[in-house]
Amino acid sequence: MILDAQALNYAYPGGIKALDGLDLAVARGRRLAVLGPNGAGKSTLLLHLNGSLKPSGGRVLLDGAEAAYSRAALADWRKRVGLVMQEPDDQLFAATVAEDVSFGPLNLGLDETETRQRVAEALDALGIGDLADRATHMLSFGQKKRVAIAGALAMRPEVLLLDEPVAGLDHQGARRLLDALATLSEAGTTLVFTTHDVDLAWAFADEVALFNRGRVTRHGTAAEVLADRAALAEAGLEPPLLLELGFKTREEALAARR
Ligand SMILES: Nc1ncnc2c1ncn2[C@@H]1O[C@H](COP(=O)(O)OP(=O)(O)OP(=O)(O)O)[C@@H](O)[C@H]1O
Repeated sequence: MILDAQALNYAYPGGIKALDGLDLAVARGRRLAVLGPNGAGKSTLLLHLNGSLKPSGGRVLLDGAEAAYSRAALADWRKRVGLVMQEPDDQLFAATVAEDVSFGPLNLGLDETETRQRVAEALDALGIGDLADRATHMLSFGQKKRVAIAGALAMRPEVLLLDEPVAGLDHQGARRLLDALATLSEAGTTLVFTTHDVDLAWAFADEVALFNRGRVTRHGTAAEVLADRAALAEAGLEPPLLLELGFKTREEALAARR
């Protein structure tokens, strides 16, 4: 397992319990959708999976070893596990796109030539090479979102954590982003993304973890979990549209769309 969260507990200051005995193992190379209703604790989980938050109980294993929270350990952890937050404005702070995406590699101590190469590669992977010299604050929401992902990519992480990656994007923007993520996944990057969109989970994930009230209530292949009406209903979710339309399996529905 590249990441293994065991019995995590976390309460925000003020006492709101966001994680409540959460267990979740992430296998290397998979595309895992963390699916649940608003306020279930999905974003809080991602913040634990890259060490941004420290659990009040339980532990996180990174590639089999218990994660530590020293400055050096956190720097290494964040190099291996990138996080893309829901709001790109929370993540972008440099004046131009290229400067923003350079920040991570320069912070890793890479020289300018290597940094430039990584920036070009990351922008290319997201199809935004033409935005390199643009001012970050002048970009559209969807462009900012892709710049934020490019920033995480430039670190060449083993795992990419994405909080609601396509929320707020139009159909074409979402499609382009998912294509870019699929390419990363094919190159071996492990993807963990949160969503409350069952159709997105069905179309894109290999595995689904259903999340409700601070814990994972069911985790399995996308086909198994998304066909489990009772487990979905318990998490306040409806089955995917194509299953509702009568296709018994994902394979059948995908074949009908070809
Ligand atoms: N910074 C914070 N301070 C206090 N409470 C918080 C904070 N962030 C989140 N919470 C609370 O913790 C709980 C879990 O929130 P979280 O954002 O992890 O859920 P989520 O599943 O990602 O929700 P959404 O789908 O709406 O993004 C909620 O009750 C939320 O109100």
